[in-house]
Amino acid sequence: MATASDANTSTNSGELTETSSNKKMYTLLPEYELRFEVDKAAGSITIELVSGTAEFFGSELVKKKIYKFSVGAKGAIFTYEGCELCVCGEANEVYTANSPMMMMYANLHAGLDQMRKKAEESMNRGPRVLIVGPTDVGKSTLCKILVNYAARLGWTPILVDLDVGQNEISIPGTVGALCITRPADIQNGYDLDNPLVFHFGHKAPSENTSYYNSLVSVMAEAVNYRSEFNNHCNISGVIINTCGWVKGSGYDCLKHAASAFEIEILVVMDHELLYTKFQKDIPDFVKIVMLPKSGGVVERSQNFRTNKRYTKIKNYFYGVSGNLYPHTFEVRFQDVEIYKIGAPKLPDSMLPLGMIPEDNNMKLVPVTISGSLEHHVLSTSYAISKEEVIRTNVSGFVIITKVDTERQLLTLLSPGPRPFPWNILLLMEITFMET
Ligand SMILES: Nc1ncnc2c1ncn2[C@@H]1O[C@H](COP(=O)(O)OP(=O)(O)OP(=O)(O)O)[C@@H](O)[C@H]1O
Repeated sequence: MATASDANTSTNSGELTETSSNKKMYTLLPEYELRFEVDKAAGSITIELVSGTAEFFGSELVKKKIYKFSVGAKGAIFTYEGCELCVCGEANEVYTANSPMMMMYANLHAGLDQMRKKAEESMNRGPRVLIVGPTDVGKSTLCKILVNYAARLGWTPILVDLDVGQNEISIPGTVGALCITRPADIQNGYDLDNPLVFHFGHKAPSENTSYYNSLVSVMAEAVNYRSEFNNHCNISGVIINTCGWVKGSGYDCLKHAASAFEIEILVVMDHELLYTKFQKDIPDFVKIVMLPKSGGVVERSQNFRTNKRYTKIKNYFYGVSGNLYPHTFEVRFQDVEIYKIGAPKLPDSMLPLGMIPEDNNMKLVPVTISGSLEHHVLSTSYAISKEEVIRTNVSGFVIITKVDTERQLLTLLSPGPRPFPWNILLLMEITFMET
């Protein structure tokens, strides 16, 4: 939450004029932002740019266009030059505040822009940036600002999201990459044409760090491959978002990501200890930048995160504005193979004397179909054989809505109609039940 000192509600920061009980005009001075949180009781709000220029995390607002922000939305409209905004509806928090952090983010972008220009001249690779920090410090927001600014200048950076809990590219339980060709839509987010998505299956990397690290390596190879074949992507660089798990093995996962993607810039957000540790542990050619978090970044409760995950899955099947119509059909048990990745380790006491226990974390384990699978999310793998599964990306997701053991039939909720062409399915420890 913003501190009282930077929450200059309508005094220095700009004027607030109430035109009616639920319509308010805000006049923002340069380098100020209008922050808002839309809670359940309040319903949605709309924001219109009446005059001046403004942006939502790097995406420019079009004048006179009405932007709707639904329940759960948290964000800020920032202006470099000053602007007038009209807000309709009752959000539980709307206030204006100075946002010096935005100038730091803009400086970082300017530095990356220079690196891209140099890379273009020398026919080299553009900057690869890893953004790390604890939860709720604005990592995803900074990624969005950086890729949006880059896209506004005509670059096409690759955004990689390694955050399996709150993934911006695909549903929870995955890691994804997306080539950004235009700034994110203010209401609908990134243009999700052709993302590259890998199945992880859990909402926290701690559930299986060996598998998580191997996926990060596979993703880095895929990004290298894409960069090799697309010079503009290569020059535009890569922006990598990470999970907020920074302690113990979480820190090792971040180090692994830094080395797998061969980063040049590490941005540590709001964590001095992490910054100091990385200074010791990261090679000298990596430039480390420490950035404080913006006063506007909102702390999100576990409940809010669970709801956000639910909404992400719902949006996948039904669309952000409810414009998609998924299909429901039956599939025979015998036509699909369901696997999960990772098996529990056998206790040493169960092994013959002197035998070293195997690392089962990368093992593909066949799953017996039973009623307990109902409501589980499954990834549909492009893999043709079992051996390829771990290194292969997924085509999409389905949900098991019913298991009929007598008739040996699964009922699936699927974005596509029958026939169901996928036979290798990967089980997520994530469920979805329509409410
Ligand atoms: N300047 C701002 N004003 C208002 N809200 C903001 C601002 N910056 C970020 N937020 C909001 O704060 C929340 C947390 O930000 P963000 O998701 O970027 O953090 P994070 O570090 O990536 O979190 P996590 O690692 O836990 O996923 C988001 O809902 C985001 O929209």
